[in-house]
Amino acid sequence: MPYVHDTLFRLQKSSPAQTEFYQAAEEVLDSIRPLLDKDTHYREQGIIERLVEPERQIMFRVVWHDDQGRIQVNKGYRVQFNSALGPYKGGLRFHHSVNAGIIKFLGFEQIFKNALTGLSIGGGKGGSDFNPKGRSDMEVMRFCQAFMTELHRHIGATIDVPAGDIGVGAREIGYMYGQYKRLTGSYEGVLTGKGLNWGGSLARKEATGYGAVYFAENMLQDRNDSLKNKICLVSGAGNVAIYTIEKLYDLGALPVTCSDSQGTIYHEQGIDLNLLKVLKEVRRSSLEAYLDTHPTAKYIPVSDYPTDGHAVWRFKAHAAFPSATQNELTVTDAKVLLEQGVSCICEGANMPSTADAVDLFLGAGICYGPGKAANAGGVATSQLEMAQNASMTQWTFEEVDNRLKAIMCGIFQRSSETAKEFDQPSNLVLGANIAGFRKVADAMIAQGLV
Ligand SMILES: NC(=O)C1=CN([C@@H]2O[C@H](COP(=O)(O)OP(=O)(O)OC[C@H]3O[C@@H](n4cnc5c(N)ncnc54)[C@H](O)[C@@H]3O)[C@@H](O)[C@H]2O)C=CC1
Ligand SMILES: O=C(O)CCC(=O)C(=O)O
Repeated sequence: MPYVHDTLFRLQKSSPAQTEFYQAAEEVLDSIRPLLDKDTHYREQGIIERLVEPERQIMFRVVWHDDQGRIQVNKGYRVQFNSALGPYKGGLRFHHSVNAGIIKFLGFEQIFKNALTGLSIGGGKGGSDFNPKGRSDMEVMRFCQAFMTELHRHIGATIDVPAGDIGVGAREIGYMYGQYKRLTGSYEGVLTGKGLNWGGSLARKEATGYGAVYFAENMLQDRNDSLKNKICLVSGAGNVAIYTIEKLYDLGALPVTCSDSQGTIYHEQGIDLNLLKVLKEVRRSSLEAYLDTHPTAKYIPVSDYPTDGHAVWRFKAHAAFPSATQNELTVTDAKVLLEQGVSCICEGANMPSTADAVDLFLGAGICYGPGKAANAGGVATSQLEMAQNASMTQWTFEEVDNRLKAIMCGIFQRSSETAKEFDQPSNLVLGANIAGFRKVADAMIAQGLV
């Protein structure tokens, strides 16, 4: 279709070197072609040209003092991509790899993910090339305060509500919230993922991982299967990976791997979840320390990874949950997984599989849950946190978890029914993209040229 092709061509020219953003845009635009063919008014309204252009991009300097009193300078970003459905909503990523293209790809994905939840939230994302790893608490605090000193003028409880992502957890949200309050004097739900005694929601910490597992269970149940007794590979060792592993155990599965940026653990008897929490949530240490308690587990350092992929995907399993970062699962990894008989891939991370790996999964007809559907439980529960803040109440863990389960079931059904409508019943990439796109596009049309 020349229309999609021309838009992608112009995007590549206007956003040079933003490869992840281009990859995300190409996937969405390619998969919505059948809808654009059928409903020509999206083209007449210039919707895809408008969608790929953020409403606003904020870039700023963040200056702070390290513990030696030296001046440090980082880049800060917030991309307010689309507000057709509600206030901009999406996390902040602090990682040395962050650049404008990464934040744009994440913000773009967030538009459709948030639409799929069925809740009233627009899409945004932000972050910095600051890396909290190895920094003291005081350094992290000074950085967060400096970051919020600029960001606070662009956000608000009904304007733009950031949250966590890679490198941003409860500690960072706390420091940023304190600074927002100091600058504005306002105690409001301007961030989600807050501490439980100052406005946070029960189950937000668990929500992305639990939600991904609920999504996988929905996909499998649709084929009269379940996660029970399934051996599962999980990548990552952060917020999403830890609570994916927890819920996999709850549902009777056996998660045998996890990984961080330095290596992969394979533990045939099952990952020791309590130990993992201590290592990563309390001690913030490397996964290699897992061997001190479990010397018979296997540790594969990054230096021993295959050149064409990741060690974590090279073990035999029934299901895989990529939960670390983008493009962490290559086409060779996908081939190995399929050869080993994997029947379910469910993405906790954002865009963890390369485009050619996704094509292989779709071609094989296995259960494949794309990130923007499968990991939407985190942002959905953030919206539940906003709702609790607005009504000055706090729901029980069970109440939030039940709502999360219902939301994940709704996302699966919306994606699956849309895939069936377009005669590709097992293609949840197409189903999720069209369902999300249609909701945002219709709202944009109703709101006129803004
Ligand atoms: N936290 C949340 O609520 C949500 C997170 N996500 C996505 O899930 C993924 C993981 O996020 P979190 O668990 O929150 O972050 P985190 O910071 O808690 O953990 C990230 C994990 O991935 C590993 N990692 C990060 N970058 C890496 C790299 N370049 N190479 C190898 N390993 C790397 C880290 O070592 C760490 O174990 C990301 O893609 C994020 O965008 C998606 C939806 C919601
Ligand atoms: O909870 C949120 O607002 C954002 C979560 C997020 O960053 C994501 O869905 O990728």
